[in-house]
Amino acid sequence: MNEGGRVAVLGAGAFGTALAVALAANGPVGLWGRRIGWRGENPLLPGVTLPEAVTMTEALPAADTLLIAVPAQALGAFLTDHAAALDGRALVSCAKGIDLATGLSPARLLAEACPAATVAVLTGPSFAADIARGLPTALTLACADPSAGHRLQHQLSTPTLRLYRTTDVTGVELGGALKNVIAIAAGAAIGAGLGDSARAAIVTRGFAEMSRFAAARGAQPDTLTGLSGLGDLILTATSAQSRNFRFGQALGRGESFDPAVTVEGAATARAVARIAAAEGVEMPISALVAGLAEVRIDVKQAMELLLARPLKEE
Ligand SMILES: NC(=O)C1=CN([C@@H]2O[C@H](COP(=O)(O)OP(=O)(O)OC[C@H]3O[C@@H](n4cnc5c(N)ncnc54)[C@H](O)[C@@H]3O)[C@@H](O)[C@H]2O)C=CC1
Ligand SMILES: O=C(CO)COP(=O)(O)O
Repeated sequence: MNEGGRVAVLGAGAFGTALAVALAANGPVGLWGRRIGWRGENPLLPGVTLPEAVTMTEALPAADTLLIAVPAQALGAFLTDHAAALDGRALVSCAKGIDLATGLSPARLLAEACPAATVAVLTGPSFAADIARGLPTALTLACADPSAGHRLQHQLSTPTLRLYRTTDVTGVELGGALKNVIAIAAGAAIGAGLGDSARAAIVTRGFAEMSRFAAARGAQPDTLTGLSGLGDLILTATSAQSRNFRFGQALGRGESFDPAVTVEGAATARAVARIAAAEGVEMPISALVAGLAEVRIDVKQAMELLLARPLKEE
């Protein structure tokens, strides 16, 4: 149960709205946005009507559990404005990315800005439209504090949203951030007409580099094979519902892509490439996606560079 409106979602985009709709099954939920501009139906989620249990607000709610569904690259600015008001509460990061300005994950940004908060992460394979329509979804709730994680797992599970639990915050955050980068590469291969076999190669080798990067940063070995690594990679690299995949497809076709659409993998690829180069972790696909995002190379060059790499053991 949401225990009398003690849960609120901050960020009224597609994902924040979908989470609020799902959590309304447990009781009252606040949904905060800076300039909401819509009532009843979020244009990013056509056909989804907000349940009565969702209260929309432009004033930060007093709830003691806050789900933060602001994009990773906007989180720094969001915290500059609101960190003081958020500190001391349970803050559940829902963003999938690495901050380009600092190289930090969303949970690290939250923990540094709000030192007295309990920080957790909610992530895994889930399109906002699926969650909002009440389709069954399994996610991972990560919290370094096991008892807080247990409490949040129960507070945020609903009849259609099944939450698994872990203490490996680093691993689940990297799974969610890195799969977007690989999904862009998969989309680029499909967009360029390279075929499903090429996509399978990119997804598999992409997963190898995701796992390598996560291990180098202290993730537990098994975490990346869970919902928030392999699970979300499969979803995002194979579905045209994914904005990262569609962005890659547009690159592969040589088409433009609406800059207003949130594509977390583009900035995250640049952050990952920078960190990987500094720390000596081999991330060839992510480095090429960074090159695509910075328009230093095109998809044809990226594929030629991948295929020209030295032959090696799998
Ligand atoms: N849409 C989806 O299917 C899923 C999204 N996510 C993650 O959720 C995060 C948010 O994505 P979406 O909701 O889809 O993006 P979106 O583009 O639909 O919405 C982003 C929202 O954040 C708000 N925002 C931006 N900067 C802000 C700031 N400084 N202060 C307050 N609000 C600000 C925007 O006004 C907008 O309402 C991303 O990290 C994404 O990877 C995770 C799982 C599924
Ligand atoms: O994270 C997601 C699915 O789990 C949403 O993916 P996109 O941001 O690529 O649409």
